[in-house]
Amino acid sequence: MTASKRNQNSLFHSIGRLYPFLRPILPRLILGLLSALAASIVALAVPQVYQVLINSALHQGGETRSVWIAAVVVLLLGILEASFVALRRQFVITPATTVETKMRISLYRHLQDLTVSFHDRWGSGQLLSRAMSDLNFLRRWMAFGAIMLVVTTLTVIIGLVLMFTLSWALALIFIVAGVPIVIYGFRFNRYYRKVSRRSQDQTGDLATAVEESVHGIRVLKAFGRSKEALENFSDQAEELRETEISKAKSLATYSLVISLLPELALGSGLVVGILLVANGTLTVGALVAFFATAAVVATPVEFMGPLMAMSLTMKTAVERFYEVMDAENTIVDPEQPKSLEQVRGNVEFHDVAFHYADASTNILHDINLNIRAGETMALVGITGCGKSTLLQLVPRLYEVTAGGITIDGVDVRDLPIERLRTLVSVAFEDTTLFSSSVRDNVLLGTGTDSEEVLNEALDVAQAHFAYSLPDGVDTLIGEEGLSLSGGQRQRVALARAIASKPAVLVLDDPLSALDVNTEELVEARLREVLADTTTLIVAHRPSTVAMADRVALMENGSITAVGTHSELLASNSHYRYVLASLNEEPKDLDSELEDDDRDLDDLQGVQV
Ligand SMILES: Nc1ncnc2c1ncn2[C@@H]1O[C@H](COP(=O)(O)OP(=O)(O)OP(=O)(O)O)[C@@H](O)[C@H]1O
Repeated sequence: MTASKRNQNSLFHSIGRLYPFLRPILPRLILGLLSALAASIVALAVPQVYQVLINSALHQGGETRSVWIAAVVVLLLGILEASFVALRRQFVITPATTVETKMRISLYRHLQDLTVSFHDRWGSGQLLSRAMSDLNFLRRWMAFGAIMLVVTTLTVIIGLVLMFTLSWALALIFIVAGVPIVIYGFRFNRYYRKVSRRSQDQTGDLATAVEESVHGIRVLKAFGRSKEALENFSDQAEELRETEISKAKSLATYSLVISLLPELALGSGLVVGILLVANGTLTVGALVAFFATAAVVATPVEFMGPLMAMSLTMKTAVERFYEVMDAENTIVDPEQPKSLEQVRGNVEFHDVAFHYADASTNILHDINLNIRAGETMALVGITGCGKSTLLQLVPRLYEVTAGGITIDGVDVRDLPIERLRTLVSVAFEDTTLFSSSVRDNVLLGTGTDSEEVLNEALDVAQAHFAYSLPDGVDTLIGEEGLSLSGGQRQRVALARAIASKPAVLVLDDPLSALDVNTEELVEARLREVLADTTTLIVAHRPSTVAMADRVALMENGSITAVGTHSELLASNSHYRYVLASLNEEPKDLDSELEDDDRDLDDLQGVQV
């Protein structure tokens, strides 16, 4: 192992990485440490009182007054020790929770910044376990483990020095007993570090499994796969159990070694001690004081096992935290951002190529496309040809790997990301709504709480059903709120995309779950409202294609033809083939019955 690798593996390296978070609370941590140390020193002082007491009073002709004085001193020392322990808690508990919260917020902020590519690669459970259990663990270590580890070590050192001053021969027995403890400690350290890492990773995997199955509960039930899911989960839970048992066994063996050896030393020390007293080398007071000190030292020694285990788990938690924090955000603001004052919304793709981070072959290549300002361009192609991928390049959810995309001649990479994402609004086929009200979901990107904006967006998206929900537009929807149907969800997501009145609208088949009639109504309103908005829309249905001014045909990751619907229909056989395969059937007929107080006359007025 190289020196730098060894350094990275050390506990100090992990503590060093925590330093920026620990720095503000360092004074309180030090005060906590001093309080804990003072408590230990007071505990170690008690045996010294015994020695004085025994040597001066507990023999024939000794002073009885000294017994009382000693009793009062021992009582006062006891009170003092308890006070120092209480003080330690007082000093460290609040700052430790502050650090935990700050780290959690930093992690969340960084997760928000990280690219979609990063999130493609990381299981949600792994991130969840880092944000929750690892940080929770770090707090406990800061508030207790760190301080106690230092105090315990110092107590043992001070205790051994005192034992040496009382009787070096007896102290030597304890030092000899300590050698196997240290050797075994190194083995324990190596093994426990590995097993603790495995356990924390397995906890993350288990969290991912729970998250996935809760999310996909309908699919699991519909396909009768609940039993298999349970079996998979049980296997994973069993693996975690085995790891936990390995951890517990290793800790139990280490704890046995570190409690048994001092006991053996105590036993043999007693025999040697009595012999030393018998031959007059040692006073009875010193013998009692020695063993009382040894008893005070034995407790922290026994405590050393759990404290080491705690520190090693802390080390893993720090590593896991920084694995995410060290992940670099590759989609960042430009160093010299350009401004775009008069936005018209002309979007151009110039020789664009793209591949996902974990793939080497291009999903998209040689993409050249000009979407004029205010134009609606439909993107058509067989499934898997790269349509959704192409859309996500516009707001820089993924970054082009070659070529560039411009809005009114300015490369999207030269615009501040926040500005770009207010210019470009997106609605995906697979909608995500947040656990919040309809109002909050729709107004998410607008920076306003205007009733007018909300009503218009809901109207364009034909999401009037929202007014009939139990609390109207303030009804809680999303994961913890009212469940909406697929079509309703899509309409709320569409309302969200258009509410911010973007210059460029990117729609990934956002009407796929609507019945044909509702889709017609949405499209009619969209056409009016988006007359000035440049729109790039993935179309899976002829009715969506009909809404577009022009159509771009995509084949194997490239745009092979651009023209009006009728031009392509007349001239391009692949277009005819794709169009013939587009699905006219509504995927979800949820909306027409329950939702809108829609006017039948209006419905009949809009023809396919
Ligand atoms: N996050 C990802 N990581 C790696 N590969 C991906 C990722 N997302 C999509 N792909 C791959 O990229 C290719 C294009 O996918 P994309 O979703 O862009 O196609 P599409 O034309 O939109 O398909 P559909 O019409 O079915 O929605 C597919 O082969 C897919 O497997």
